[in-house]
Amino acid sequence: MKNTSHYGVLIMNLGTPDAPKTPDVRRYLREFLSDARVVDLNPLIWKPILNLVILALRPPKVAKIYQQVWMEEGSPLLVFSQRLRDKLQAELSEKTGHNVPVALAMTYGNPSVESAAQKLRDQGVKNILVLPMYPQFSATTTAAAYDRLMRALKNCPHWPSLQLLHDYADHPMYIKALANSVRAQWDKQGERRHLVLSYHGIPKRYVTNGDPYARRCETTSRLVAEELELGDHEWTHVYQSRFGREEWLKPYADVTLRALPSMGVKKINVISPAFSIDCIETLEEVTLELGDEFKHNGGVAFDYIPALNDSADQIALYVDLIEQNTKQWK
Ligand SMILES: C=CC1=C(C)c2cc3[nH]c(cc4nc(cc5[nH]c(cc1n2)c(C)c5CCC(=O)O)C(CCC(=O)O)=C4C)c(C)c3C=C
Ligand SMILES: [Fe+2]
Ligand SMILES: [Fe+2]
Repeated sequence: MKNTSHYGVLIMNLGTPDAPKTPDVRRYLREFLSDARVVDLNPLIWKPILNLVILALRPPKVAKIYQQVWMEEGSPLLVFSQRLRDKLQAELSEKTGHNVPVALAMTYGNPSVESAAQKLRDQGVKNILVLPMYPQFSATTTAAAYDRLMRALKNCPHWPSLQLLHDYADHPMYIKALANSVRAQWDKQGERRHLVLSYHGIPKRYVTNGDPYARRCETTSRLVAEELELGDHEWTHVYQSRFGREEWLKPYADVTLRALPSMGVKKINVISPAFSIDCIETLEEVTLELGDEFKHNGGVAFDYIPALNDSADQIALYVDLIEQNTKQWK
């Protein structure tokens, strides 16, 4: 039997409802949208809007969308994240010759950070590398995951040693993995197409106030375009998933996709590099909603390129991130 390593890994993702039903979606949205990292409005203004308007109207609509993408084992975000965790643990154990515990936690909902931390503790882990599964740092996601972890450890009398991974927007293996997935799609469809890189948006104000997210997304797009040797007119960078009335990062995905056919771009591939794992935003909003917008406005061919999920390239990337960030514990 293998010895357990000196460290463990906590991978963290956003969170998803426990079931594709209105009460579960309402519970999830309440927790998520009550986080001031996500919505930073004055609580005296935001709480009544959230409770009386958003949590009354949105959950039934969003529950229907979850029903469209739900898998036999559960929400895609959770299922693919669990598969990645299992493969990562097996690969690390194979590579290092030690049993390296890997736990999965969600910032909102289940599996909770408390349960994941307990699993690591039960295996004797005293040093934890925290790997938020967001390639581009944003205070709305990465810092929110750190906040949640600190809350879970608040009353812990035996703190582990922690290493917090910031992001990996320009990691060569990440860029190569995205480029490989584009090339695989081109081979499958027998042609190269204009590439749309669509990122989850955030309010523009957050970036003005210092959130580095937009710069990190731009870096990823530029490096992927360079890796694929795309000319300036062969790719487009956009932001999707707008929420609420204020201005979000531009260019907006829906507006751009409606306009592309009239500019002569009628066949596209769309990749969503900010999502390490496929979820409602990619499987429904990109694949179905944006695909329809494009085709209803003169687009002829639209194909979404899946997230890296539990692919061999993503596992190799995560193994490298872990090896590079745990050297101090060897
Ligand atoms: C309200 C503000 C929101 C900000 C800011 C935001 C940032 C942000 N989100 C992700 C990744 C994901 N978001 C997902 C769903 C989702 N996001 C918002 C709102 C904001 N996100 C909402 C309200 C929802 C729920 C669905 C809906 O009601 O429309 C998901 C998918 C979860 C799933 O269960 O599949 C992910 C993943 C990033 C990367 C990001 C900023 C960088
Ligand atoms: Fe989101
Ligand atoms: Fe959305």
